[in-house]
Amino acid sequence: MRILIAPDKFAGTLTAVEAAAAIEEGWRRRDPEAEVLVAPMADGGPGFIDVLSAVVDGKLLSVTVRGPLGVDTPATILLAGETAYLETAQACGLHLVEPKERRPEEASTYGVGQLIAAAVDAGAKRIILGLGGSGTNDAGAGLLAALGATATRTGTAHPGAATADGATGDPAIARAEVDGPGADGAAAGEGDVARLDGGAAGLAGLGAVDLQPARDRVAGIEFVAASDVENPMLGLRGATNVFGSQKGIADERKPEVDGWLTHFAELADRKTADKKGAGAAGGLGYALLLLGAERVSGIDLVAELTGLKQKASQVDLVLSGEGAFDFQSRDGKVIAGVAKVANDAMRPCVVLAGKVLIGSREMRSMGVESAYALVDAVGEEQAFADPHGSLAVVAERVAKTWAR
Ligand SMILES: O=C(O)[C@H](O)CO
Repeated sequence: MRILIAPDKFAGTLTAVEAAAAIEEGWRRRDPEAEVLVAPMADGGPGFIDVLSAVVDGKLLSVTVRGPLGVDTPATILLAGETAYLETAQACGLHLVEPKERRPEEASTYGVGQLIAAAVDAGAKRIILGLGGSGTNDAGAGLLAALGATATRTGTAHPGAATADGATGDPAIARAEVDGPGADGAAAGEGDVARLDGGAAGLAGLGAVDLQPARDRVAGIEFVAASDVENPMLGLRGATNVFGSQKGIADERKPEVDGWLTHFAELADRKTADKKGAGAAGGLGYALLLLGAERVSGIDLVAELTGLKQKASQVDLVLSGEGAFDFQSRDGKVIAGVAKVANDAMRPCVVLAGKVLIGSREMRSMGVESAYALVDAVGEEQAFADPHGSLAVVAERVAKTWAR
């Protein structure tokens, strides 16, 4: 039997490379003679650079950038000739901050702008950024700030609006940035310089923004935003309402936070906020679109660079997987992308997941024949205690049904 193993990461437990190894191990217990092709996948989120560095001929540059809450964070640029690949989650990912430390309304994408600047300084003319898995929701304002965009504020102090010296309408909200002469919470006046790197909360009291310095900094650079989702930035299908909960934004806070992003978009460019992918990575997609980026599907890009289509046509069965196979897996995510490639090649696609939270009709409409859950096979405790072993157990069971 010939199989292709093309999983996503199992978030919080296994990288895509590790998941592929566990599936292969389990499958071989039942079918030792199998011809196995392996293609770990990513959709733009965490794992993007790991997966691409295995197939793109380039060198890795190490840089240090500001993490979502200002802590120095290591990141890697994959430079192939004049093309640089960046994984934005390395600078603003949800996984970078412990759950109890998360302050999603303050988290900033400033470090992503630093990554871009480093790529430009290294000679990149085309920058391909993977978007997804972020812990930020700042409309990409931090990214724009790191590249030189500036802002002023209104006379009315909105709660949480940080000025350049750290003074804020509500010092508690902007405490991560408060360290300057304004830390006593002194009221700021209309026209004062405001900061764009204080997260979503910092957008509240902005009076005007000037993106031109950022555009000048990256003039002549071609951007490609490879995102995991197509959502717009604002409203019910937008970044805050759909992805806010997983970052720790409480339901009752969402209208206000969405309002801050709306206010920013009204100052910068309201129409762009409605474009496909503007809502990816908490609105980072929006900031990149403002810099002229072309938006593509992250999984399609990874599938193309890893030769997934060709590999699928050489096998009898395609296996994919991820931590939670749920409604979010439908659009733009790894499983949907792999299933589409398998279907185009007329090969069955089977999913192995930590949890399966999707009905069989929905699964089939995505082109997935069957899905097997680790928690059903070994129980939740064991699945988390030994994710590699548990995934191998499930892969062995899948082989029992599917190997011939
Ligand atoms: O980072 C996020 O907000 C989600 O993965 C959607 O892009």
